[in-house]
This record gives sequence, C-alpha cells and structure tokens, in this order.
Amino acid sequence: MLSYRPTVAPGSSGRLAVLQRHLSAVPLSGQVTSTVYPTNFCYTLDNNFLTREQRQFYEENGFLVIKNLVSADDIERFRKEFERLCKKEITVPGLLIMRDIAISKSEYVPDQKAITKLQDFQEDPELFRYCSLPQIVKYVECFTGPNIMAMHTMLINKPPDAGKKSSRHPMHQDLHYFPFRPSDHIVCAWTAMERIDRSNGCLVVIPGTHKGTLKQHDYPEWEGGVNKMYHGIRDFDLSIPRVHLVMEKGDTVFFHPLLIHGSGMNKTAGFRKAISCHYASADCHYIDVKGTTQENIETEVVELAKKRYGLSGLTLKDTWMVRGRLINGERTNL
Ligand SMILES: CCCCCCCCCCCCCCCCCCCC(=O)SCCNC(=O)CCNC(=O)[C@H](O)C(C)(C)COP(=O)(O)OP(=O)(O)OC[C@H]1O[C@@H](n2cnc3c(N)ncnc32)[C@H](O)[C@@H]1OP(=O)(O)O
Ligand SMILES: Nc1ncnc2c1ncn2[C@@H]1O[C@H](COP(=O)(O)OP(=O)(O)OP(=O)(O)O)[C@@H](O)[C@H]1O
Ligand SMILES: O=C(O)CCC(=O)C(=O)O
Ligand SMILES: [Fe+2]
Ligand SMILES: [Mg+2]
Repeated sequence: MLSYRPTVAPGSSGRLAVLQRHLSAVPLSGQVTSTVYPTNFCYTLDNNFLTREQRQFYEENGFLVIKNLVSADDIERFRKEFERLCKKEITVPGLLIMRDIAISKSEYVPDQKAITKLQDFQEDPELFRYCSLPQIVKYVECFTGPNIMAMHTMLINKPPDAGKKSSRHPMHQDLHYFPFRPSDHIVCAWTAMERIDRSNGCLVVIPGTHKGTLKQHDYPEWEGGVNKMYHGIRDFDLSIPRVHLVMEKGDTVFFHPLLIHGSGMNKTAGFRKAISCHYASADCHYIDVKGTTQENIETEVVELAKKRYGLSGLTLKDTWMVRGRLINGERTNL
C-alpha cells in the first residue's frame, strides 16, 4: 500500500507536495538507519517496491534502468504488430504514422523503411498491451501512485541516417509537450526492442536535470532538417557531459519528464526500435499553457488536430484528454 495519496486539486498541490516531501522522509519501520540514511525522497513514493538504492538513484539522477523487464516473446509480438501496421494490413483509429523528414518526400513504399515513429497506439490492443504489462505498471506506481493513466504511446523505429543527421532527436524535456502537473507524478517507460548503443542511436541523458525547471524549446537550426515537432532546448550547451544509456533487448528505463535527454544518430543499416509509454497520476490536473513556453507546441498540436480531424477551437488539454487511457485505479482528474 502507498502511504501517500497524490494531489487532487490544483490549488493544493503546493502544500501537499511539501507534506509529501515531509512524509517520505520518515524512516520505514523496522529498517536499520545508518549514517548514509537518505532523507527527503521527493520523486518516488513509499510503496516498498523499489529498493532503497533504486529510490536513491532515481531521486539523484531522474532515471532508473531495469534490466530484462520485458520478455523476448512480448517484444516479438510488438514487432509483428508494428509490421502489420506498416504494411497497412490493419488500420487503427487515432494512430499517427510518421516518416523521417529526410525520406518524407521519397516515393512511398508501405513497409517499415518509410516509418520513423508510430504514435498514439492506444486503440491497438496488441501494442497497448505494453502499457499494461504488470511488471512495468508495478514500477510506474512508484512514481504515479495507484491511479494510473497511460497518456502517450510511441513505437520508435529510428531509421538508418540518410546522411542528414535527421535521425537524431534533439535534447529536450518531455514535459514541454504535457499540459498537466505536477511533473513528479509523470513518468516515461521506454523499452529497448533490441540492443541499443551509440552505433544505432541510444538514449542520451543529463543526470540530475529533473531537479531543474522546464526550459524554452524551439526547432534546432540543423542543416539537414528537423522532424515535425522535434523541438529541442534553445541554446543547449553541448559541453555539458552526456550519459549514453546502452541497453539490451527488454531493458527498460523509467525517467522523469524534466530529465533532459535526446538520442543520437543511427549509423547502422538497421531500424532501431523502442516502445514507450508516458504515464501520469490520474490525480494530476491540466494547466492552461497560454502565455508559457509551451504555447508554441500547443499551436502546432492544435493545427495538426485541425488538419487531421477537422476539429477547430481545441486546446492542448483537449488533445490529451481524448488520448489518455486508465490503466489502474480510478480516473479522477485527467
Ligand atoms: C482530437 C485530438 C487528436 C489530437 C491529435 C494530436 C496529435 C499530436 C501529436 C503530437 C504530440 C507529441 C507528443 C509527444 C510527447 C512526448 C514527447 C515526445 C517527443 C516527440 O516525439 S515529438 C515528435 C512528435 N512528432 C510528431 O508526432 C509529429 C506528428 N506527425 C505529423 O505531424 C505528421 O505525421 C507529419 C510528420 C506532418 C506528416 O504528415 P502527413 O500528412 O502524413 O504526411 P505528408 O507526406 O502528406 O506530408 C505533409 C507535409 O509534411 C511534411 N513532412 C512529412 N514528414 C515530415 C516530418 N517527419 N517532419 C516534418 N515535416 C514532414 C511533408 O514534407 C509535407 O510538407 P509539404 O511542404 O510538402 O506540404
Ligand atoms: N553537434 C550537435 N548539435 C546539436 N545537437 C547535438 C550535436 N551533437 C550531439 N547532439 C545531440 O546530443 C544527443 C546525443 O548525441 P551524441 O553525439 O552524444 O550521441 P551519439 O551521436 O549517439 O554518439 P556519438 O558520440 O558516437 O556521436 C542527441 O540528442 C543529439 O541531438
Ligand atoms: O529516440 C528515442 O527513442 C526517444 C526519443 C525521445 O526522447 C522522445 O520521443 O521523446
Ligand atoms: Fe523524449
Ligand atoms: Mg554524435
């Protein structure tokens, strides 16, 4: 059982956050304290699932890698479903199929070679199984608490770079895309569907940046072009040391939405695959992003919704409300 219930009302989030910080600093009964006993856990909840070392690692770094969490069988099933979608053997409502900017103008071939990313697969039962895998949800609950929403789903098929470096994903914070808070109750699960290292463009993170604030994001000025909505942190200082997360098939990283991350170029001939879901506590609340740094992404997403579905007058909040799905507990707010 969790010893803490997340916020329910926007106005009280500040005070409750303070209370949470206080409560999670209370030692667990029966546990031996030592001189290195950690205090002030504020990014993880007390549900006795994470080890103390795992909690401490996430608190300090903003991410946690769990080895071999998703089975090879499940990954094979996700791969097969991905292929069926690419070949248009099936169609799924709401699913967004994105091609890399470098090959978007080339002749259309209905297979995976044209596709860089599937987004919003919440209506595809086979792929959406990923979001409900009990071994993933167990970890997610340590960050969100028991009322869990799957807000955003992706299968990333990073193509071999076409020589323009457009297969890179610029350094960014996922919170830029999300009009809900508090950020500490949002987490991404990202699973490698094969070995991913620097050769095929692994995730790159800047540990500890989850403790900072949301930065201004824009399109980077890249000569070879930038994919739609691939915003990066403005004037990002590339001299800050980056940590490359080398992961084996099935390994899963959980990370905070303020953690600064990106991914490198795919220098191999293969399409490197990962599947991911952003979860949030259903007790989070929506915010209005007008007048904030997130206004630029709202404009783009709302334009896309209009172009695709003919819906006008939407806000960023509306586009998330229709995509979110309950995974566990009760759909309280989101
Ligand atoms: C009822 C409400 C529903 C709301 C739906 C709203 C969906 C919002 C999705 C985005 C939210 C992002 C959330 C992310 C959260 C987590 C953080 C993750 C970070 C990211 O991954 S950000 C990157 C995500 N980017 C996208 O998802 C982009 C979405 N995709 C698209 O907009 C389209 O697929 C795309 C890329 C525009 C292609 O459109 P389509 O019409 O299918 O393609 P065409 O071939 O007809 O081309 C049209 C036009 O677009 C140009 N194009 C093609 N591919 C690209 C590309 N990869 N990048 C940039 N531009 C591209 C193409 O050249 C054409 O241009 P013209 O000048 O010739 O018109
Ligand atoms: N010159 C650059 N300009 C802008 N962004 C960059 C540049 N170099 C790297 N990045 C960003 O840093 C992240 C990771 O790239 P990085 O170069 O560290 O990894 P890599 O390409 O996988 O490995 P390698 O060091 O072997 O090239 C990506 O988000 C990428 O967009
Ligand atoms: O390259 C990837 O697999 C992940 C990129 C990323 O950070 C994202 O889509 O938000
Ligand atoms: Fe991201
Ligand atoms: Mg590089």
